[in-house]
Amino acid sequence: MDMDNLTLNTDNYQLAMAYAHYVNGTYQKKTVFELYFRTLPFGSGYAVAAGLERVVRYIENLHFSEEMIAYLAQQPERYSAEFLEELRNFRFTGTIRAVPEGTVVFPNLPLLQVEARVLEAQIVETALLNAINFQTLIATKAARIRREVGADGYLIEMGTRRAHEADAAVWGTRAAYLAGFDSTSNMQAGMQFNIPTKGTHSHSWVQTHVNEREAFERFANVFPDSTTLLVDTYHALESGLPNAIQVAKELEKQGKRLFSIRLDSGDIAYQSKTARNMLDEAGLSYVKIAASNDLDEQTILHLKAQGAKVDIWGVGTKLITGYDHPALGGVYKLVESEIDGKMEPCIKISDNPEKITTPYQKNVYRILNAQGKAEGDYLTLRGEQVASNGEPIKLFDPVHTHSHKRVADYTVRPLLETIFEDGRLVYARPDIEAIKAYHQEQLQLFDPEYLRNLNPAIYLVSFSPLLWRRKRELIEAYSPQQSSYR
Ligand SMILES: Nc1ncnc2c1ncn2[C@@H]1O[C@H](COP(=O)(O)OP(=O)(O)OP(=O)(O)O)[C@@H](O)[C@H]1O
Ligand SMILES: O=P(O)(O)OC[C@H]1O[C@H](OP(=O)(O)OP(=O)(O)O)[C@H](O)[C@@H]1O
Ligand SMILES: O=C(O)c1cccnc1
Repeated sequence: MDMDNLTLNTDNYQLAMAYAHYVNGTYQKKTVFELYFRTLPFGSGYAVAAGLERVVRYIENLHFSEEMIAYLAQQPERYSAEFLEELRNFRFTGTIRAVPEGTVVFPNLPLLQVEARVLEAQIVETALLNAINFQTLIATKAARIRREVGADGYLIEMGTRRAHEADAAVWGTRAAYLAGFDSTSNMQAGMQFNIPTKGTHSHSWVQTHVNEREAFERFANVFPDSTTLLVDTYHALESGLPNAIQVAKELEKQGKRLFSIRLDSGDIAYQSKTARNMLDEAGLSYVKIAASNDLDEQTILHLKAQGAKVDIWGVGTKLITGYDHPALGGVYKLVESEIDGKMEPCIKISDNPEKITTPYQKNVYRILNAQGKAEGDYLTLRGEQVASNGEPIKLFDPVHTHSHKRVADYTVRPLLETIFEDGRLVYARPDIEAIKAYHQEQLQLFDPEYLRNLNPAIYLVSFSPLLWRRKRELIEAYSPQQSSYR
C-alpha cells in the first residue's frame, strides 16, 4: 500500500455521489466549490493559512491504484466495471486557486477554490478539508504562542509524543514553524521540510547515571558547544543548578560554554528567576534558561507577567493537539454548477444567516488604506473589477450589516493564487523559509487590535454591492413563497 497516495482518504459518500453522477451521465458537469471556515479558533482575531503544500502533493499524486480499484470492486455499493474503469483513469484535471500558506485569514474568506468536473471536485473534498483544517488550526495556535513569547524568545516545537499520530506530528510541526516557531524536536519534520531541529536531554539520562553531576559531565563532554542540562530530575535549585554551574565552570576551562539549563516542573517563574541570579552570580550570564511543561500562550503570558527569566520555550502537547480548540470547522461548499451548459450560482439556505452559503465563484481582495494597513477583505464576483476610481469603498459585515466603514484612499491586493490550471501545477511553491518570512510580512499589514490574543477587534470580510445583491436575489428566489426552484 502506497501510504503517500491519499486518493482513498475520502468519505464513502463522495464516491457514492460520484458513482450516482456517473450512472446519471452528469459526472462531467462543471462545478465550483469554495473552502472556508466560519468561526475562528482559540478566541483569535485571525487564523494563519496552512496546508497548501500537502494539498499540492495530494493532487499531484491523485490516482486510484489497482489495489484501491480492487477494494472498491468489493464494496456493497456494487460499482460497475465501467465506473471502476473511469476511476482507473481518474486524474485531477481542474483548476485550484488558494491563498498562499502564511496568509493571515478570516472567517468566510475562500481559502481555496476548486473548479472541476463534479466527479473530481467531490472526491477531493475530504482530503482538502482534512489538510487545511488541521494545519491552519496548528499554525494559528503557533502564532498565538509566538505573540506571547515575543520576538526575542526562542520557540522549540516538542509535541510529537502527544500528537494525533505521525502525520499530525510532522505536518503540524511544519505549520507551527511557518507561523513562528524556530525549530522542532521532530527529526522527520526536520528532514522532510528543512526545519532546524533542536534538543536537550530527558530525565532518563540523569537517572541512568550514578549521580546527576556525572550525568551532566558526560553529556556536556559529548556536546561541549551545545549542551542544555535538564536540572529538575531531583531538586532543580538545590541540586540541578549547582551541578550545572560546576559543569559549566569545567567547560570554561576547556574554552567551552554551557549553552543552557532546562526547567520542566514546579514553579517556572520562581525557579527561572532564582536560576538566573545563581547563574549570573557564578559569572555564567551567557547560559540561557529553557522551560517546558504543558506550556501554551496563556501560561507563557502569566510566566512573563511574573518576571520569569526564560529565553527558550519548549512547547508540545497544547500546540500540536490544538488542545483548547481541537478542530477548525472549515467547510467546502458548492457555489456554482453547470446547468444546461451554463454555470449557475448555487446556495444552501439555513435558518441561521451565518450558515447561508454565498453563491458564485469569487475573487478575494484585501483592501489596504493609504498607510498600507489592511482595512478589510472584499469578495466580488469572479471577473468583477473593484472600482478604484477615487470613490470610497464601503466595507460591511454581510451578517451584521450595521457594522460597516468607508475607506477613501485604498489599494486592493488579490489573495487567491492559481495553484493548478486544468490539472497542471502552475504555482511556484515557495520554500519554507520564504513562507515563514511571508507570514511575518502579512502580520505587518494589520493593526495590533486585530492581532491581540484576547478579545481582538473584528476584521470585516465584506461583499461587493453586486455580490450582495445577487445573494439576496437568490435567497429570495428560494424563499418558500417562490415555487419555481422547488
Ligand atoms: N509560575 C507559574 N505560574 C503559572 N503557571 C505555572 C507556573 N509555573 C509553572 N506553571 C505551569 O503549571 C503547570 C504545572 O503542572 P503540574 O502541577 O502538572 O506540574 P509539576 O508540578 O511541575 O509536576 P510534574 O513534575 O508532573 O511536571 C504547568 O502547566 C506549568 O507550565
Ligand atoms: O509539556 P509539553 O508542552 O508537551 O512539552 C514536551 C514535554 O515532553 C517531555 O516530557 P514528558 O511530557 O514526556 O514527561 P514529563 O512531563 O513527565 O517530563 C518534556 O520534558 C516536556 O515536558
Ligand atoms: O529536547 C527536548 O528537550 C524534548 C524533546 C521532546 C519532548 N520533550 C523535550
